[in-house]
Formats: sequence, C-alpha cells, structure tokens
Amino acid sequence: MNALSYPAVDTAADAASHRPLLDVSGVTLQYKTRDHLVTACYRVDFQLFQAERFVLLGPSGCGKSSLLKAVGGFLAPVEGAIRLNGHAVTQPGPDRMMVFQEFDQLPPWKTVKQNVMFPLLASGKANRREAEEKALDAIAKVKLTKFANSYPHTLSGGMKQRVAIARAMAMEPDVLLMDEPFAALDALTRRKMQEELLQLWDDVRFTMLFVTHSIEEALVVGSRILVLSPHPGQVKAEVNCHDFDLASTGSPAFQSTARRIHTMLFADEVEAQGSTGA
Ligand SMILES: Nc1ncnc2c1ncn2[C@@H]1O[C@H](COP(=O)(O)OP(=O)(O)OP(=O)(O)O)[C@@H](O)[C@H]1O
Repeated sequence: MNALSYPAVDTAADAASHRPLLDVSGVTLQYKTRDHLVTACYRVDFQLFQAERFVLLGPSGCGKSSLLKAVGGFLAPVEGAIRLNGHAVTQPGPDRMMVFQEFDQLPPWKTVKQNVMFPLLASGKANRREAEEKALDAIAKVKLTKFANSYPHTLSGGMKQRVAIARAMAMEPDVLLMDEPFAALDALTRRKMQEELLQLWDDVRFTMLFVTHSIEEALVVGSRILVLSPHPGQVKAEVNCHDFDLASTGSPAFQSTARRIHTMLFADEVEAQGSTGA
C-alpha cells in the first residue's frame, strides 16, 4: 500500500462487522501455451463488499480480464483462492453474470426480451411467466421498453450494451462482472452509458466488478479502484474514489487523483521498459 491507499471501510469495528462478498486472496493466474507458461497476474489480493463499484485498472496485458474470468469461474488460480459469500469459486454460476465489450454477445435470432429472458429460463431461476416479468422490468430499467420486441441488429452499439446489462441484471447476481463494457463505444455514447450505469446503481445498489484501462472511467464509475502494475499484474494500490462522478471530472481533486494514478502507472511502464533494456 502507498500514499494512494485508503481503508475500504472507515473503522476497524466496521471492518470486523463486514464480511467481504468476494474475497480474492493471493491469486496467481497462468496460461499454458504450447511453448510458454504465461503468468497473467501474480499474488493479487482484493476484497469486494456489498454494493461496491470496484474497478480493476491497469495497462493492457496486466491480467484484468483474466482476473474477471477467474472470478467468473472460467479460469482456476494456480495459487491463492477466490471466495464468494465464503464459498470457494470453482465453476461459473448464476451468482456471477458477465457483460463483455463485444456488441455481438446477444444471439441475433432472439428479440431483446427473449435475450434477457434466456439465462433466467436456462438456469431454471424462473418459469416463463416470471422470466418475462423480470425481463420486462430489467428492460425498463435500461430504458428499452419500446424495443423489447426488436432484434439486436436493429439497435445501436450503446443499446446492445444496455440489453447485455439488462440480461445480467435480471438474474440478480451477487456480483456483476463487466469487462470494458463501454470500450468499443464512441466517446459521447460511452459517457452516456457511464451516467446510466451510475443511475442504475443508485436505483438497484448492485455489486459490480468493472475492468477498464481508462483512468477517467475508473474514477467515474468506481467507488474503489485496484491499480495493477504491468504484466504480470500485481497490486500497486487501492484508491478510494466514491466521491467522484461525471460532474466532478473537471474538479481539482479529480484531476489530481487522475494525475497521481497516471504517474503511478507510467512509472511502472518506465521501470518495465528499463528492466527489458527497451
Ligand atoms: N488464452 C490465453 N492464452 C495464453 N495467454 C493468454 C490468454 N489470455 C490472456 N493471456 C495472456 O495473459 C496476460 C494477461 O491478459 P489479460 O487479457 O488478462 O490482460 P488485460 O489486462 O485484460 O489486457 P487488455 O486490457 O489488453 O484486455 C497477457 O500477457 C495475455 O497475453
């Protein structure tokens, strides 16, 4: 921990009374390829509490997506443990729903409503009537009621991402996992989606683990940020940023925190280049 580190909760008493929803402890993730063993991240620790908006921030290749996959149960740690509600994560489950960057994550032959209903039905979480009710409710929350019977190819990129968010939210997961969900959108739409996500959070108070490599996006959408070093990712610091939103991007406090994170990431890049002789 360094000067940018803050406690997750205000007092030791608070800490004792709050069990983390998600506990990632000493997690190392690796990929075995035919020729190499790639270490994606090394001994990463973080804890996520109910209704937090927790952001994994770091340069390309530092293992952010890999960490999200591991929390999703798609990639097993070679070292350390991941616990959700005190239980070891060993496989994917409906308690963790993922939203990806890609616009083609929605089957094109299903309407918006059918897309949102699908995981509810496939997981057995709801019967058809309940699934329809939950789907329409989630679709209304992302302001797409008028498009409930439209097909994905008739929607804009931003609208497709709202459907993907509605589909995940309808499952009422313990944690919503978001892998750079707005990265492929144009700047204005991205900003609008960040605003809508924060409104949705105000309304529903879900728990979110959000991956980005944009410092500004991390500060806007997050309540807490885990800053990771370059490949293989290691925890650099935790930054408390729950006071920031889109309205504060021009404020001196926002700008100075953004600069401090930038310096931290950039210093790492220089170190990494130095160590490889680049
Ligand atoms: N399926 C895979 N097989 C082998 N190596 C992989 C695989 N997926 C990721 N990696 C490697 O693991 C490291 C971490 O990748 P990861 O995608 O988790 O990083 P990231 O921080 O999400 O990057 P980006 O911001 O570019 O998406 C990288 O070196 C990457 O090349």
